[in-house]
Amino acid sequence: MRTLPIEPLTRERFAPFGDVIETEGREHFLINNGSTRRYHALATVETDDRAILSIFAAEALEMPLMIRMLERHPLGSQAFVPLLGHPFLIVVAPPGDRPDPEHVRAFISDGRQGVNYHRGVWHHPVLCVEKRDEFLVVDRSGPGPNCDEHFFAEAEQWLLDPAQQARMR
Ligand SMILES: NC(=O)N[C@@H](O)C(=O)O
Ligand code: NI
Repeated sequence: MRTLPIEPLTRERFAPFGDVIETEGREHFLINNGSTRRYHALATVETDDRAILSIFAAEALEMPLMIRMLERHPLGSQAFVPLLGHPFLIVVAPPGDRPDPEHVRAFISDGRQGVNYHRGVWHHPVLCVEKRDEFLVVDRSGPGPNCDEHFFAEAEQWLLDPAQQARMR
C-alpha cells in the first residue's frame, strides 16, 4: 500500500490543476476610497452555461483514506473556498481520458486558501480535515451530465494519511 505525500498548497505547485484563491503574497489594488484591497481575478469561472454559487456543508471522511476514485467536470470549473478557516485536503490528477495513477497529487490548504479546479481536472470529492466544515462552491449549472467518475484498480490506489505525514515532520 503506497501513501500519497501531502504537499503544502502553493500557486506554483497547483498550476497544472487550477488556481489557488488566496490573498497571501498576491497582487491587489485599493477600492472603496482606499478602505478595501481588491485581489482581482484570482481565478476564472469556466462554464458552457450558468455559473452558480453554493455552500457545501461537508463531514470528514475517516482517515487514513484509500483514494479509490476521482471525478471530473468536463463542462466547467469548480472552486472550493473554505468558509470557517480550517485546513482541508485536495487530491488531484491532470486532465485526460482517465486519471493517471502515477500523477495523482495531494495538497493541504492552510484554511485561508481556496482552489479552483479547471475544467476536466480529476479531483477527489471535497475532503475536510475538521469533523464538519463549510465551503463556498462556484461551479457550472446547466443541462446534461457534468460529473465523470473513475475508479482505480486496487494496485493503482493511494493511501491518504494526514496523521502519518504529521508524525513524519
Ligand atoms: N458532486 C458535487 O457537486 N461535488 C463534487 O463535485 C466535489 O468535487 O465535491
Ligand atoms: Ni467536483
